[in-house]
Amino acid sequence: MPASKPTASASVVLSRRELDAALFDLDGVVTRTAQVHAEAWQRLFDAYLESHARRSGGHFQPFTPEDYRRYVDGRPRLDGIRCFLESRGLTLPEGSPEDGPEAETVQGLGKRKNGYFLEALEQRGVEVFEGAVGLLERLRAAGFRTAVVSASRNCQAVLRAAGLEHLFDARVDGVEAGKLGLPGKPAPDTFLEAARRLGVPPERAVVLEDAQAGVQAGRRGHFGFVLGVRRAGLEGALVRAGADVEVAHLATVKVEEGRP
Ligand SMILES: O=P(O)(O)OC[C@H]1O[C@@H](O)[C@H](O)[C@@H](O)[C@@H]1O
Repeated sequence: MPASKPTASASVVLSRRELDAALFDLDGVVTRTAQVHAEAWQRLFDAYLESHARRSGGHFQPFTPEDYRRYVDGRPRLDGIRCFLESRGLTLPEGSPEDGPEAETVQGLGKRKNGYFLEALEQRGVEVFEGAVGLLERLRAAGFRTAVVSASRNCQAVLRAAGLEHLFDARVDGVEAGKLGLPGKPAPDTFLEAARRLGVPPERAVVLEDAQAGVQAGRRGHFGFVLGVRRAGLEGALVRAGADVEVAHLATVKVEEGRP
């Protein structure tokens, strides 16, 4: 096995003996943008829930970090909206892609959230996890093929702003998935498409994920190894979601070169 499992503190070794490719999630794994997304979602849903409570005479219950992790993190934008609203027993009309950010539709809320996300990104810039960049460089030096697999339609812009595009042989993001009609995480299809583009069978690829939906996608796709990256969640949550092992810092992951 490429790693001992399943404790949080296990020393993880990714070896060319078992693996040929590494499929990295973006937000929260390579770049510090999961928090930027989470804050934009909170801004959107708190305003929506507050005005809904006022109109319906109900009680305002804010959007929580746990709501983000369970219903929104890792999923495509509109899936996240539907999934969270459903968890609160709420529904909205779908609307159309032409809807503006003020529209009370799934599409309208999606536009509004993206505006908040881009505004925050503009102010803060894109910060990277140096441990992830170091691991990508070590993997590539050892002959691993690498891909980024993200639900985000902003994936390419974020990678470009961070100057990290050169670290990936393939990119399957929200825009690509939309073109190909692929369902997003927790379905495994975007990871499977990335492995296909790299010419590597799923059992010889490792999935690196910080989101429960992403870990589930890795498990459902029968990938060789699913490595949970615990950024903000509770200890053990990613292993419970299906990760083989979880680590807090990618700098601690070892890379082994060469086939026997
Ligand atoms: O709205 P975007 O940029 O297309 O991103 C969709 C999703 O992308 C995922 O990577 C994030 O974990 C989610 O928080 C985000 O909602």
